[in-house]
Order: sequence, then C-alpha cells, then structure tokens
Amino acid sequence: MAYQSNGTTVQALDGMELSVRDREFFCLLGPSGCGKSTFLRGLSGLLEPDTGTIEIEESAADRPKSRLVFQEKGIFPWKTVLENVAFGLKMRDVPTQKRREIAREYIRKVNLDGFEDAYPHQLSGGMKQRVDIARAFANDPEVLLMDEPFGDLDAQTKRGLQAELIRLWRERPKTVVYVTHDIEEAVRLGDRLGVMTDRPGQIAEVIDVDLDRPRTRETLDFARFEALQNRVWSILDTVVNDTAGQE
Ligand SMILES: Nc1ncnc2c1ncn2[C@@H]1O[C@H](COP(=O)(O)OP(=O)(O)OP(=O)(O)O)[C@@H](O)[C@H]1O
Repeated sequence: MAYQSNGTTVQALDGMELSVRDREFFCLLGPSGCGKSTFLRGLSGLLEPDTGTIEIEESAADRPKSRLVFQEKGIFPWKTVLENVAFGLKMRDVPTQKRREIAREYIRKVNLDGFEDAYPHQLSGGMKQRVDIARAFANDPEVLLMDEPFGDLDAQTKRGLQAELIRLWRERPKTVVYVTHDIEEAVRLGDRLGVMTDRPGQIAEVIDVDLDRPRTRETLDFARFEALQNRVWSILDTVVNDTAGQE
C-alpha cells in the first residue's frame, strides 16, 4: 500500500502478509512509521489504498466483520456515554429497548455505572477509553482492531484498562489485532506478536507468547516475560540496523 501526495509516493507497506487465528489476541509492533496504522486502517476498510490491495478471507457470519477502535477520537462529544456505547447497535437497527439494555450491561462491565448520562467532556481520559471499549464489545464484532488505544494514558490507568480489556475479551472471545509501541504491553496482552520491519513494512517475525493467563502480578512468569521482551528488542534492533545499513 502506498500514499500519493504532492507528486510523491510513500510506500507504507510492501508484501505484508499476516495470518491471524480465530479469537486470538494478536499484537502488532514495529518501528515508528513502518505502516502499522496503515495496515489496520486498510483492514478496517477505512482506508482505500491509492495503490495495492488488501485481501481478507472472511468467515460466513452476519455480524459486522470488523470495527476499528480509535483512541478518544472514537467517541462523539455531543452524545452521552449511553448513546455512545449504543451507537453501533443503533446503526445495526437493534431496537431501542434492546440496545439500551446491552449498552447498560457493557457500561457496567467497564465500571462506568452512574455515568450513563454524562458527556465525554465530563470524563477523564481513562473513562473515555472505557466508553470506547464498551462500545466495541457491545457491538460484538467478530474482529476487533485497536490502534494504540491506551497510548496517552498514565501507567497505572493503562494497567487497569489492559486488565479490563483482557477480562472482556476472555468473557466474549473475538479476534483482536492490537497495534502498540509498548513492548511490555504487547507481551502482557498478546497470544502472539507480529514484529514489523521498517517502512515499507512487512512482518519480520511472529512470536508465540507462551505465558499462561491470567497474567497477574501473582501468576506471571516474570523470567519468561522479560525474555520475550528481550526477544522483541533484539528483532527490532536487527530490523532497524538492517534498514540503516541500506541507506
Ligand atoms: N495520509 C497519508 N498521506 C501520506 N503519507 C502517509 C499518510 N498516512 C501515513 N503516511 C505515511 O505512511 C507511512 C506509514 O504510516 P503509519 O501511520 O501507517 O505508520 P505507523 O507504523 O502506524 O507509525 P507510528 O508507529 O509512528 O504511529 C509513514 O511514512 C507515513 O508518513
């Protein structure tokens, strides 16, 4: 996939092939600008490539195939928490009563009860993020695409939301493709990790995260956790050095 602007072409992705398993939590990591967001937006259908194609093998189902969860931008400032969470259901013509019921259920699951009628400007960054997660899960997509949803949050809020996300995902398993810059986060969350090369991006290596769940402070195998992070670092070092060597 490439972008054309002002007569120049930026080749964002080239020969990117990725096979994600049904209901796995797949994290995508890579150097800045390697094309992670481009890939995700292409998958979601939000981005039409100027050149190139994306092929997705779909399973037969009448549910929406994917949904891209943006950071804060994803929620409507003029809608209440309840209306935001129910929005996707409304788009799918779920009857009013039913969609309010489902929305309330997910608002409760992300610990926002009592904020149903609040507007986004009355919420903290972490709370807005919870609204976004609730909306994504209420919509019950088959594939959930997340682009650095917790990138702007402080470490403690981020850890809490990671735990909530994993709890929801284990309760209602779905295929997740999760882009992050944060190696520790990727190893904490993922079943597998795809490490990308520098731009034009493609997959350099896929790593199995052989850590049992739940991955709490009490249960996590810290030695393995660290070894996996080191593995990612060494792949990224190679990838960036390789590219530097070509210039
Ligand atoms: N709308 C656009 N028009 C032109 N070029 C673009 C556009 N969007 C992205 N690019 C270019 O495509 C390349 C890949 O961008 P992309 O945002 O997909 O990378 P990324 O891996 O998600 O980056 P980061 O990790 O920094 O968020 C970059 O070189 C970027 O400058």
